Amino acid sequence: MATNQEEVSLIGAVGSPFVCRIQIALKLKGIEYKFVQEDLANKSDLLLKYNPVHKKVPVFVHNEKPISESLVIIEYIDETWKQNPILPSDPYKKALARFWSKVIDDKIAAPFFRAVFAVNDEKAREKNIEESSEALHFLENELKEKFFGGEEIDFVDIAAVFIAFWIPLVQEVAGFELFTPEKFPKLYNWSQEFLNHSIVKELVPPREPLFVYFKAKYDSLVSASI
Ligand SMILES: N[C@@H](CCC(=O)N[C@@H](CS)C(=O)NCC(=O)O)C(=O)O
Repeated sequence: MATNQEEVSLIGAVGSPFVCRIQIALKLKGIEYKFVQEDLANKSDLLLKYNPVHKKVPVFVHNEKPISESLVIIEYIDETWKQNPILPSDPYKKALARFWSKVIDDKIAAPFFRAVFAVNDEKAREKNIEESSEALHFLENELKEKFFGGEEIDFVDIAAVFIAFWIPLVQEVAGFELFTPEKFPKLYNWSQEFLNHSIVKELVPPREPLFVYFKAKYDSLVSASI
């Protein structure tokens, strides 16, 4: 547990999958923290001071020491507060968890975003959806139990909140299909179990307002590209 002497805060933005990862990790550990809402359209001096390299949320601040990049932050949280481990202790399993989390960011999320932004380049959109889809198939084959962590959620499950909640939402906004129950039955079942997990359920943002928000952003992207 964080003690009374410790100051723990999270600079974030509601609706960010990367921020949601940290909220899940902190809840799993039972750590109290202050949530500092960032306006990404008008970034605060605090964000620019604490994350000058990427200028992005989340930034986790522990006793005035800032840490950026969601996967790095989760590892820090896991090493600092030992209860309810998030990463496996076995070195090989730990390496695999890091590997698959990186696959989620580099080979699934990154091409997915590129596909979303390729509003009037059908070829680029197809190529990026294909890249994301291939990596999703590899991840589907990796899923052997209820969660990636077995009976309990772990590092890869938390990283994959992006797949469970954000991909279905944003693909609907952008009008394409990447992640469907027919194409990825195991991952789809996992996503339902994961989103129903008592901790995750309470931290994933409400779908409807986020859909409306992303749709407005997407529509303005489309209009700007015409
Ligand atoms: N790789 C970063 C990604 C963080 C990220 O993309 N954050 C977005 C919010 S979802 C952001 O701050 N965007 C602001 C910007 O790009 O200017 C992580 O894992 O923390």
